[in-house]
Amino acid sequence: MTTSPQVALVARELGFVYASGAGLERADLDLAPGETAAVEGPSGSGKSTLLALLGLILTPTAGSLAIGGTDTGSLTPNERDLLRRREVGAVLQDLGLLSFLNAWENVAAAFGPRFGRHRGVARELLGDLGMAELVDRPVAELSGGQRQRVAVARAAVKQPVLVLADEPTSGLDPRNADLVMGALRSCAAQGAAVLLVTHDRGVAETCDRRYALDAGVLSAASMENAPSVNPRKEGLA
Ligand SMILES: Nc1ncnc2c1ncn2[C@@H]1O[C@H](COP(=O)(O)OP(=O)(O)OP(=O)(O)O)[C@@H](O)[C@H]1O
Repeated sequence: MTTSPQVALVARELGFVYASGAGLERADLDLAPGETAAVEGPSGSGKSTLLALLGLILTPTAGSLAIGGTDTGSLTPNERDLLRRREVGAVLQDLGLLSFLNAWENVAAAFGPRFGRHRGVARELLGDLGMAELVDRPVAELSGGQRQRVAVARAAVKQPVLVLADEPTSGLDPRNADLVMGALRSCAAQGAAVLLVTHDRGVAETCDRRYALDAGVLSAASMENAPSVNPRKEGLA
């Protein structure tokens, strides 16, 4: 079923229960193209489970999930794989970069084994993320922040509807964290919905929407401590 392309992600009462009984309780989530969302929550609250559901790795045990207007519940396993490869870009904690390839090759590899023809777009995207000088550098020789930007570029290069990022700034110094967040914001500026899991309140505050996850329950985060305007979005920073 295809619905409005104006909506990148719609989850309704989305749930998953492990054999242990833990998981994600019926969660509602809407993201429009170009929106950013942060999910915060303590260890074991269900963040990885939520990312795996939204990334079409786990199949929900309850509720519905539509990505780019496609209801995932009616898809065959092959169709789900295709939708994931086409419409979801992910930056996971283990970045999954291929150490024997250089930066642009890792980005282009998102297109599959015959990635040579995507050399131009991969190099251009890395250039947009401030890595023009490093496109030919083996990823094993890049810093943590640079590798993180390569992973964001790989997630974004196919212009997916949805970009998911798990702790994208963890372990980075403020400058590199800003560069990585800039890279994710540029995915959103190009029309992707971006959802990230973060423990960094400062990062969460730059997002359009904030959610808290606690013991599998997702809710809109209290904005009590948040600024009334988002300085980056308002062009004040
Ligand atoms: N394969 C599994 N089988 C059974 N229970 C699981 C499984 N994976 C996770 N859980 C449980 O589900 C709950 C949510 O786990 P999840 O990994 O999503 O949390 P998290 O918020 O990502 O944690 P962390 O921040 O520590 O990575 C936890 O109680 C966890 O023990």
